[in-house]
Amino acid sequence: NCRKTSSRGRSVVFCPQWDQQPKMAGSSVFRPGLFNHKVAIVTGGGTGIGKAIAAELLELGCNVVISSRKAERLEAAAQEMRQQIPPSSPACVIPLPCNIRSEDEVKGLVSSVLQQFGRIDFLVNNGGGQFSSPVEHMSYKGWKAVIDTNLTGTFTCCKEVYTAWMKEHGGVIVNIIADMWKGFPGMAHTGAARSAVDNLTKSLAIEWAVSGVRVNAVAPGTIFSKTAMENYKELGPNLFKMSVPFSPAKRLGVPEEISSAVCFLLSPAASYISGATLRIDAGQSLYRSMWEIPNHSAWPKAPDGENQEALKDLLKPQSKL
Ligand SMILES: CCC/C=C/C(=O)SCCNC(=O)CCNC(=O)[C@H](O)C(C)(C)COP(=O)([O-])OP(=O)([O-])OC[C@H]1O[C@@H](n2cnc3c(N)ncnc32)[C@H](O)[C@@H]1OP(=O)([O-])[O-]
Ligand SMILES: NC(=O)C1=CN([C@@H]2O[C@H](COP(=O)(O)OP(=O)(O)OC[C@H]3O[C@@H](n4cnc5c(N)ncnc54)[C@H](OP(=O)(O)O)[C@@H]3O)[C@@H](O)[C@H]2O)C=CC1
Repeated sequence: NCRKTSSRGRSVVFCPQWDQQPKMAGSSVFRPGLFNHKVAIVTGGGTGIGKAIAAELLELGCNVVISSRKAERLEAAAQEMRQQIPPSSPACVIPLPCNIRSEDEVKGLVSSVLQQFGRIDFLVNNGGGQFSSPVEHMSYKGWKAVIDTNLTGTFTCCKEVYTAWMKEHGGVIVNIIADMWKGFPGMAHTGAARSAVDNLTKSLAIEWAVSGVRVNAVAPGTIFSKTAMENYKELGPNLFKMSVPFSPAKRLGVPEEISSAVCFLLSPAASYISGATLRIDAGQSLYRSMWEIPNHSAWPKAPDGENQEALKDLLKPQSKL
């Protein structure tokens, strides 16, 4: 019983569950049926953040296509999500394998979705990732794999969905990026790619406004899921554990804390929002960097002068200043 009418006679989007804390996995704060008969593509929709987005969209009545490279894992995720769909819901979930690094595969994905559903209302560009490495040890191939996935893959998905459907019919796109606001030392390839997607989001919001297409981005902080952790192999557990103190929340986020924001941006409640990037990071991007700089004396010397002399005095062990 989530339908309410506001004082101006409008049917409101949000549910009374707002005041029930906390939001549970699989319990959207939005009105059930909000996305009935809509169609969404969620790349990387079989794991972690993408799986939570797909599950919440399904709960809201949306037909969801989950897509990524590993067909078996996608199929298993779709089976699991089907168990959660109430019999009365018009929603369905289908897995369609696609490597977003291949333009042909993305074209194939978009045309299959249009063949099966006849429309694409939402695109969530979530598929992607990176490995951890300082730039000096990064190979050209490794750099290119990350740029091709996160930047070019996002470009290709946006362009294909737009030209094949949204240009004529409108729609909403959400790009998942990352906390790269202070650079991304240790993962510079993904920092560069996500920063570029932040900018691409703004360009598309303007170029495609004429078609009624809204384009926004979501920049998560450190979000724990088993699959995200496993990507970093033996480094994974420590990487996520040592991230905790860098969050002002003093805990990591979980995928269900990203999915509600994505659903909001896709919903009519966000009808005047385009070209925006929403940071969902408990303030992490405003706080400390994880990159440690050891003490060193490699920096160029400051110019000589009275200020430099005073500074030297200040830093003397017995300084009286
Ligand atoms: C905690 C922080 C916040 C968390 C943020 C998250 O996003 S969590 C979510 C995290 N989830 C994800 O990130 C999920 C998705 N991520 C991925 O699929 C991969 O990370 C990918 C994007 C690099 C693609 O990889 P792929 O195998 O499909 O691509 P490929 O076969 O075409 O060539 C790859 C080339 O890249 C290089 N290289 C690769 N790994 C390493 C490494 N560990 N070490 C060094 N280098 C590495 C290597 O050069 C390799 O070529 P080689 O030497 O083999 O000839
Ligand atoms: N977890 C975190 O802390 C953060 C995550 N992010 C980003 O959020 C997104 C989701 O990550 P998360 O859920 O945490 O981690 P996961 O590793 O669980 O998800 C990554 C997903 O992307 C898919 N994917 C990777 N490469 C491709 C490709 N070439 N084509 C299609 N799909 C692909 C993977 O599926 P498959 O292997 O089957 O292709 C997988 O489903 C990623 O872009 C990630 O980088 C951003 C900031 C922080």
